[in-house]
Amino acid sequence: MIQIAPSILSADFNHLGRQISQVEALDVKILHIDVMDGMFVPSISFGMPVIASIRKNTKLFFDVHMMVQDPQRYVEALAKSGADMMTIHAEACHCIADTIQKIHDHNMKCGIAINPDTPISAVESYLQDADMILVMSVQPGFGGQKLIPETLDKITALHRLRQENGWKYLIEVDGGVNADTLESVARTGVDIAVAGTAVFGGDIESNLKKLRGVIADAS
Ligand SMILES: O=C(CO)[C@H](O)[C@H](O)COP(=O)(O)O
Ligand SMILES: [Fe+2]
Repeated sequence: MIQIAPSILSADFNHLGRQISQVEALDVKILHIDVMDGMFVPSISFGMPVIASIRKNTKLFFDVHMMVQDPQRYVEALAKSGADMMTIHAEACHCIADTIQKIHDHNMKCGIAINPDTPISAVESYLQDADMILVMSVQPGFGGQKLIPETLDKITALHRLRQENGWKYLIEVDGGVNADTLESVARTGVDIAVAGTAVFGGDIESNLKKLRGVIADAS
């Protein structure tokens, strides 16, 4: 069954702790946390002090999406902040293999993200070691964008490669997932669907119910 990972980028930061408790009470297991540095992407979101602070109030799995240049610089600090998984972009440094090792040495899971224009071949040599591959279905940097349907073909291909080779990585999709797009997303074999606006925009409980209804109908 596909899991929904709410992205706090679209949460109300004035009530962040409360909204995180709310999704946790609604049986969410994974919280998606978007860190942006204003270099790899144009926006700046938030960093380790915020993550360390929300860590004190929740047992949710922290899936941290690092939209930052040279993410290897932040492995130690992110581990200290209480992250469970650090996802780095294939486009963001030339030392992916070393960074995967470093992330694992700091007892975090490691995800590799690819932008809409990045082919799977860019991450092929890491598929054996990665714990997750994040397929961006929008250009990274902003919430509330429209899903690019062509990106879903990469998920289908990653799903097939995993089956053929007995690899273990999870597959996550991020960007533009909502009740209208989730049906086609669900057909790809994806494991985790990130949803920001579609969870935090409006009533959280009914939003989650709607998204889970689409998943149940599609399976
Ligand atoms: O990584 C991201 C943006 O770069 C966000 O996780 C993503 O955009 C979620 O927001 P929405 O569901 O509103 O598209
Ligand atoms: Fe994200």
